[in-house]
Amino acid sequence: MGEPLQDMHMPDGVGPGSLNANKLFLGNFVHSKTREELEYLHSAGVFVDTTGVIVAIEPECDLAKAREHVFPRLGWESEHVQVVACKPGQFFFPGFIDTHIHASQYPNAGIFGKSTLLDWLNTYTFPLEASLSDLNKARRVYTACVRRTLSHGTTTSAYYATIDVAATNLLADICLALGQRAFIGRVCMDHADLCPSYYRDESPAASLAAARASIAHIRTIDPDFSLISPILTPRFAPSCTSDSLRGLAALHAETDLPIQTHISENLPEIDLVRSLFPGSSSYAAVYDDHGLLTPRTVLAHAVHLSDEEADLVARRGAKVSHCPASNSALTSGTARVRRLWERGVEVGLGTDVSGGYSPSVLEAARQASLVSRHVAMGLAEGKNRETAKLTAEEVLFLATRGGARVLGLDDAVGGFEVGKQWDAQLVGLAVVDDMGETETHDGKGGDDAGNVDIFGWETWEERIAKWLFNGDDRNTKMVWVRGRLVHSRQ
Ligand SMILES: Nc1nc2[nH]cnc2c(=O)[nH]1
Ligand SMILES: [Zn+2]
Repeated sequence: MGEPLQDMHMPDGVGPGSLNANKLFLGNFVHSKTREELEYLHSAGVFVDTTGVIVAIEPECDLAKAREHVFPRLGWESEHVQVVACKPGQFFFPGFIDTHIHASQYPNAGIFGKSTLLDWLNTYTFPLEASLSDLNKARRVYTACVRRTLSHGTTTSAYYATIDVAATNLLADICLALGQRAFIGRVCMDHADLCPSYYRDESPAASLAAARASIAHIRTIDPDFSLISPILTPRFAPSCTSDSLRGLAALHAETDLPIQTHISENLPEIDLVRSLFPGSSSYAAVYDDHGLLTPRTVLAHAVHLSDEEADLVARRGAKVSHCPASNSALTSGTARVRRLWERGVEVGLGTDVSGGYSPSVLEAARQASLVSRHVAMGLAEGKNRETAKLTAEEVLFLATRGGARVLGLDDAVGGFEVGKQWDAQLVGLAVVDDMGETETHDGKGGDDAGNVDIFGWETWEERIAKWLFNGDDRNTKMVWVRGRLVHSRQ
């Protein structure tokens, strides 16, 4: 592990020191049991050791029982265990996994006007990304982005940075220092006709050398890639030459590093790919023909994939990052998640900041639900129309376990099981008292309890639905990655 950056400030009680204690979490735990079903554990105890791994889960557990029965079994000394217990209205939920986000576009979140993908890239995106070769600016932007996403409960992010190696490496340093699990992509784009002269790689060789330089840096700060991993990042087919795509495929074969790119986001982009790669039968085939469609590939958007392309993606075991807020904002289209699932493609959620306007994966989950309803409204009445709609349980699966599968982390994170790492968030909803006032536990006034009031008569399924559709970062009380407290509002 590298040294934390000198000028990082953590909120009180947040930071590397908190990694070293054994921890006991008590109360309500909610996570995906399957794609269709959430599991609710009440009055339970989850025991997390000093390495951040869940070592025991006990139903019907309080502090007395933990002290008497579980600590001795684990060889823990009571006085050195940190205990976090849910208050009324609170529950633990797995940390969110953002499978597609451009840290370098964070200052533009919400700024897209009436643009669509190709003019949006030239008008808003390339100038901002190019400006981050100023490392002071990059530090401000990346620090704010990582802090903000942590505050929304994102414990893992698959980031695109920029073409600049030093700024990309800085993003890796910042994620490590602030404790966010991250895939860091140095963006490759070397097609002289398609990329602006002020923002492109000089040649395929320069593009590959830069990718290798960023990988080497991450290897020095996190040698086992235990928190931070490089990810090979050809921006999308139109911005890359065949030579650089092939070079990245060779690098993947050599390193087994994951790959991320964009696919089939909007119709003019698909026409452009057809004209640039006439030898390939489809957009998905372009990546396949260049050796980039693998079980470790994350394809963002996949809005307009044909059935044949979806089947090819499934056969290769490549994964899809569904970015509903972005696809609506840039009027790209409505991706059909149910159809991808039915064809055997794993799907996770991406905020796609700043095509997407929000850094919140909860917002992406909410938008996934709404986009699926737009898909349904476009279908003839009948079974498909009903089944196109995604349930609250399904979009929260996408936000957690689905994302873990997409990023190859399903053995490590995404749910609460012994052996998994404690990447989690404590969510708090406001409990309304007999006078109609909300209790907030933190003395900061009703507003700090978020936009979600619960009255006590709601089922747990209803509480979760209210959080999904009305919640925001005010409900995200504490966040941990690998057992380390990385964000706290209380
Ligand atoms: N949404 C989105 N699509 C892309 N396609 C190529 N680059 C980008 C990007 O930065 N954002
Ligand atoms: Zn994107």
